[in-house]
Amino acid sequence: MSKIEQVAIRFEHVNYSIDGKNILHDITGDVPTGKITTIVGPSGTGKSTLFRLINGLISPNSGKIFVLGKNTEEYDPVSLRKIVALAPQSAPMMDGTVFSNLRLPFELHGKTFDETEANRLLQLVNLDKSLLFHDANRLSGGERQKVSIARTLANRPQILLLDEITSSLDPVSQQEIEQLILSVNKTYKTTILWITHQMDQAIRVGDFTWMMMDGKLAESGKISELQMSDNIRIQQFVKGESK
Ligand SMILES: Nc1ncnc2c1ncn2[C@@H]1O[C@H](COP(=O)(O)OP(=O)(O)OP(=O)(O)O)[C@@H](O)[C@H]1O
Repeated sequence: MSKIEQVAIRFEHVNYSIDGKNILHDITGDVPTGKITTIVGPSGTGKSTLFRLINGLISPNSGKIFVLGKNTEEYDPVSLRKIVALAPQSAPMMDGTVFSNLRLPFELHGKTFDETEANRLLQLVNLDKSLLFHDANRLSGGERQKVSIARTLANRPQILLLDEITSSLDPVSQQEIEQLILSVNKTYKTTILWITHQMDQAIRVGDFTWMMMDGKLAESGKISELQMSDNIRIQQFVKGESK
């Protein structure tokens, strides 16, 4: 990958530590534009920390991260988060209706929001219009996750960070969310970075995969390439033999 426009996110020798504990070690790698890259690896290996670095919630101790060719340190946080949206596992909802939850990102960016826009977002995530004035905290897990995704799509981000968004869902909702994300990727050419604990999901949805181990980017490439890795731990992880 040589052309800069083909790279949505670039990590250059990124190190991150907190309270004297090294969390990420010398991460160097490119996330290609318009593709789905999954991030897999054992628990506590720094996957969510990567996301917090990308959207500027924390800064690297050394090294650089570029989003659309510009160093994250040079963005103001609001513009960065307009380009990069994060959907967390818990799909947190504010007290209030689905409508007021969907309005949040518009308020944040000083934009007007009406029912037409709200319905556009609901349609995008295959939720029925009748839910618009329901209490957001009374929705099912799958519905809440769809509202959360709709909210992240409100500002038409170029990059979507998904942190284990289906791990607490039943298989049907999980499949619906996967289809939804694949369709967002296809329709809007959104670059997607997707942390998942499920190897089968990474195989289904990912164009590329980053394998994180012990705070390092142990390997990256197509799943088929990872399956051929010389590293026995990576092989075992890809085959689902270790967690
Ligand atoms: N603010 C913090 N203070 C102290 N330690 C932290 C902090 N944030 C993360 N860590 C530690 O950094 C390591 C990596 O955490 P991170 O959440 O990025 O891992 P992960 O790969 O996303 O884990 P999981 O798959 O369990 O969600 C963990 O050991 C965690 O305890």
